[in-house]
Order: sequence, then structure tokens, then C-alpha cells
Amino acid sequence: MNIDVKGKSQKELKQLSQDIRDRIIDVVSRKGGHFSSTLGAVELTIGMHYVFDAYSDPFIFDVSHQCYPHKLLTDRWDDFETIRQFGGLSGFTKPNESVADYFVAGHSSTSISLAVGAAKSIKLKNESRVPVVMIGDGSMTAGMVYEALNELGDIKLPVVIILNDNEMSIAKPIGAISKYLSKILAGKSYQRFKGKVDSFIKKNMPEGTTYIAKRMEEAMKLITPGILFEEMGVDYIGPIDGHDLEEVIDTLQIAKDMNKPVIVHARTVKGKGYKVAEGQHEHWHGVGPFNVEDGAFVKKEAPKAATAVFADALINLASKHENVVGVTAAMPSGTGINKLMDKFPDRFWDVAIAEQHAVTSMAAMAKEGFKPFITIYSTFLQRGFDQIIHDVCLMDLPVVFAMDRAGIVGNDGETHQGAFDISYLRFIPNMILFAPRDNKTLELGLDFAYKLKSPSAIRYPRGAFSELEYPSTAFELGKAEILKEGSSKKLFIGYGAGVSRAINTEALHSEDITILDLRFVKPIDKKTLVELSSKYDDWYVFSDSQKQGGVGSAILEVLNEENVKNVNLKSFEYEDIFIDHGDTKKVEESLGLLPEQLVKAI
Ligand SMILES: Cc1ncc(C[n+]2csc(CCOP(=O)(O)OP(=O)(O)O)c2C)c(N)n1
Ligand SMILES: CC(=O)[C@@H](O)[C@H](O)COP(=O)(O)O
Ligand SMILES: [Mg+2]
Repeated sequence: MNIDVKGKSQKELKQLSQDIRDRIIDVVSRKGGHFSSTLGAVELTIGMHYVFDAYSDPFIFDVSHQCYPHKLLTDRWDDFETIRQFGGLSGFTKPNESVADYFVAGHSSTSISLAVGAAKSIKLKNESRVPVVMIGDGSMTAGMVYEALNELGDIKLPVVIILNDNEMSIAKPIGAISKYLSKILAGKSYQRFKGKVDSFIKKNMPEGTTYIAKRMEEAMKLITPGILFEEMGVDYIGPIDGHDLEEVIDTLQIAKDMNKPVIVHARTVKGKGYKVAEGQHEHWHGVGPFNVEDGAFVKKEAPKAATAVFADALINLASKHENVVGVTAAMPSGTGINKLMDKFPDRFWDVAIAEQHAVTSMAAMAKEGFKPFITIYSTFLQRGFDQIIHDVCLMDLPVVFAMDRAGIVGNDGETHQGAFDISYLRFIPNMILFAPRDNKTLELGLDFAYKLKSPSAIRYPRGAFSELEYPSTAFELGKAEILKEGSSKKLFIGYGAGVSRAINTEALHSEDITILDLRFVKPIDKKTLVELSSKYDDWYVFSDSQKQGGVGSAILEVLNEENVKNVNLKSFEYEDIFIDHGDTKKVEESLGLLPEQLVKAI
């Protein structure tokens, strides 16, 4: 059922915020999810629903990982139990779940552009709806936000932007924007100060002093904390206490009545309402199950994650070679670069949510003789696509793209799957694409990448590789590796983490099948593939990647160019769909990618 906040008293709203927190703490402690962001957004979300109408005004949450209170208020209180589970609610906003969710999100800093587009449409349709945005301080560090503000300040259409400032990104926020916003938070609220001046003028100055008042207003703009936004043509109100329901509602009402673009700067506490998580705690951003009483995480015995193997291997490399440098775009712990930043603070940086800047700035370092490692989730590298072509590959610069979370990522779902990197990188000239099959070959892969004189991209999965019984061998450019020769006319070709799926499928199959680790998608090992075509007719491809333009496509191109006619190739890569959220195994099963399913398909 919808919870109608508009009719509630302050007292009832306070109780509602407690009920929402209790529900989030209860479910997320059992199921995992985005925790501290969402606790910090409770009063702001109630305020949005009190002043605006989610079923007509576009409610736009940036990243939307903080949208759980919004979902609880819009007919998903009971279903919230299924958050991020396979077949259940998405952990992000999703219009096909509820009309109250205006747009899909998951990648950051899109919200103000969406609001501009919505506002233009509303004007053209002569409607009176008002887009309302919630964007965090971390998401304000991406360039796309300023592209949107630049236009919004010019066209001056009514948009209310709630800047939910908890002085945290996932980790501590980085950069001048964050420092600027924190400085404002440290000061007193400009509006209260402005109000005092206005009433002083009215009371003590004779009639007709509007001229002076105007001058005072202009002068104050010079000291208004929101000068950055005011100068861009967007009004600024704040900072306000983002947990004071009355202040939030009053301010949002004022902002809405201004009928122009306005930023409401709200100070909040990340994790508010769950003591253990309140404040600057990176590990409460996205959590697995935990014990509510003491905040202890439910420890699951897991093999060493690829991220940790990567980070340790990069530390070794950086210890040996002074010219190794690297960046993360606001994902220091997720990528393991936090370890490098600690050990080599003058050679590894968090550049904030700025993937485009990460790519291009590292291209310059490569030109200067350094060996940059851009460590980034496959899905977020999509944000720097043109920079890869224009600033790295065109000049054939030796930048390494270390792509974590390649393949299915699980509970984050369709906005985060690492499905596309092979397809979107393979057609770029000078790019080298290769993939390790286990931890040891990941380590060897970094040593190999270090020596390359061209751009390269190495991919590895979320979580751990499977342990393989095959000895690991060093990479040789463009060379595949036969792991096992079999008597069957079938050939299994694995790539990256897909190699273990090929091995597990072969183990279940009745025939004795040859297994090839392709190792390189570009340059691909044409010679070996042509030789194998004389022995094997039925080829099967295993890779955690989109079929379109992926590994199977690359192999078919070789067979076509080399005029090979006898091979039938079937690729078990992802079909032409966006892959939904859920535990990775459940998602793989829904795609028919479990070995026992593949054996039947073969
Ligand atoms: C393009 C992109 N890069 C990185 C991320 C990963 N990410 C998700 S939330 C987040 C931090 C957002 O911080 P903020 O906007 O302050 O929200 P808070 O969690 O503090 O409420 C980051 C870096 C992303 N979602 N999209
Ligand atoms: C919302 C967001 O984009 C990040 O919090 C992301 O969910 C982290 O993913 P991992 O859990 O794979 O590090
Ligand atoms: Mg924040």
C-alpha cells in the first residue's frame, strides 16, 4: 500500500522515519544491500513525498542506491523483503517496478540531465509538474553534473535539486568540489543570515530603500556559500539539517514555490539511525548480512578474491618499477587501489567519480614515460569510452585498463553487469585484450601488461576465480594455450573466467573433449585456431561477455577470413538482453550457463 505522508502530523512523520529505518535495518541486515546511504536519506525522502507527488512530479534519485525509503513509501513495503534478490525488487529505481520510479539509475551523476530533459518536456507539454532530484555530494564530482547545471542555469526551468551532503562518497570524498561543499556545511545557513538582513532593512530603513536592499543582495551573493551554483544561474538554499523533518519540508516547499532551478543543500549523516554505521565508514556503504546487535558482519569463508590478488600483484610490480602509477574513480576499496594509495601515495590516486578524467589524465602520464594502471569496474569504464579511443589508442599509449567486475556482478543487476567490455574495446585499433583464467595467471598477466608498449585491457570477475588444476603459464602476445587434448571432434574454447566453466562442463560430458584457453581476444591466435579447425568440427565458446561483438564473434571472423568451412561454432556468451539482478549463480542458471545445463545444450 502507498503511505500517504501528506496527511501526517510532524509526530506521525517522525514515527514513520523510525519505522522506515527499522525496516531497512531489519531487511538489509539479513539480505545485504546499500545500507548507510539509504539510512541517511530517510527524512529527505519523506520531505520529497510531502511536498511533491511521486506519481506526477519526476522523482529522480542519482545512482539511486539511496532509494530504499522511496520504495517503502511507494507500495513496496512488503516486497522490500526481496530487495536485490533474483526475481525481487531492484536495489535501484526501476520504472517497470513502479511508476513512482521515474528512471533507471545505477551509474552516478545522470540525475540533473534527466531533470533538464523532463523540465523541457513539461514546458513543451504545458504541464505543471516539477522534477525533484536527490543527488549526493560524491555524485557531484562527475563532470556530467556541470554539463547539466550549465544548461539549467541558462534555461532556468523549475527543478528542485536536493544535494544530500553527508561528506562521503563510498570512501572519503575527493577533490575541490567536495572541499567546497564541506566548507559551506561548516558555515551557518545562508538563508537564515539573508532573512535577518532583509528584516533589518525593512525595519530600520526608510521606504524606497529597495535600491540599497538590491545592492545588499548583490553583495551577499559574493559571500553566499552557494556562489558556485548562483553564478551558474541556479539558486542556492542551505545548508539545512537534512534530518530535521520540519526544516526539510519547509525548505522544499519554498524551493518548489520559487518556480525556478534551485539547489537545496542538506547536511546529512551517512548511516543515520544505526550508530555503528554513522559517519565516515566506507564499509557500511554496501554490505552483506550482519548482526544488528553489534554490527558484526556474517563472515563467509571465501577464497581470495581476484581484486585482492590484483592489488597484491600490483604492489609487487609498483615496488619493482618506479614508473608504475594508477588511479581509481571513487572505488578505492572495490578495486583494491586503496592498498596502493596507502603504500605509494604519490603514485596512486582516487580521482573521484570522474572516469573520463581518469582515462585522459593517465594517457598524459603514459606519454611522459609512466606505466599507468586504470583500475575500474568494467561497467564504469563505459563512462570513459571516447577517451579510450581519442586519448589512449590513437596515440598508441601503453595504458593498462585493469577491469574488475567483468561478467555477471550479481545483486547490482542490469546497470552494473560487466558484460560489454570485450565488445566495446575489441574494435579499437592498437588495443590488446587478454584475460587470466585464475589467480596465478592474473599475477602473470600484470607482469605481461607492464612490458607492453600499446594499450591493453585485462579483465577479471567479481569475487574469486575457481581454482584450476592446470599449471599457469606466462602470457605470450597473441598466443592461446591448449589445456587438454581429447579424442572427441568437439572443441571447448574458454576465455578468462569462462575457462573454468569449460573445464567443469567438459568434466560432466561423456566425451573426452579438447579444451583451449584463448587467452587473447586481440590479437587473437589465428594460427592455432586454423590448425584446430583441421581436427575439430564442433566448437563451443565459454566467456562471461556479451555475444554481440564478443569472443565467439572474434573467432568467427578468423574462420571467415581464413576461409575455414567445416566448423560449427556455438557461443555460450550472453544473449542480446540486459541481465537482471540476483545472486550470480541464480542469474547464471536463468541464462542456462550452469555446467549441467550446458552439457544438455551441447
Ligand atoms: C559512473 C559511476 N562511477 C562510480 C560509481 C560507484 N558509486 C556508487 S555510489 C558512489 C558514491 C556516491 O556518493 P554520494 O553521491 O555522496 O552518495 P552517498 O552514498 O554518500 O549517499 C559511487 C562512487 C557509480 N555508481 N557510477
Ligand atoms: C552503487 C554502486 O555503484 C556501488 O556501490 C556498487 O554497487 C559497488 O559494487 P561492488 O559491491 O561490486 O563493489
Ligand atoms: Mg555522500
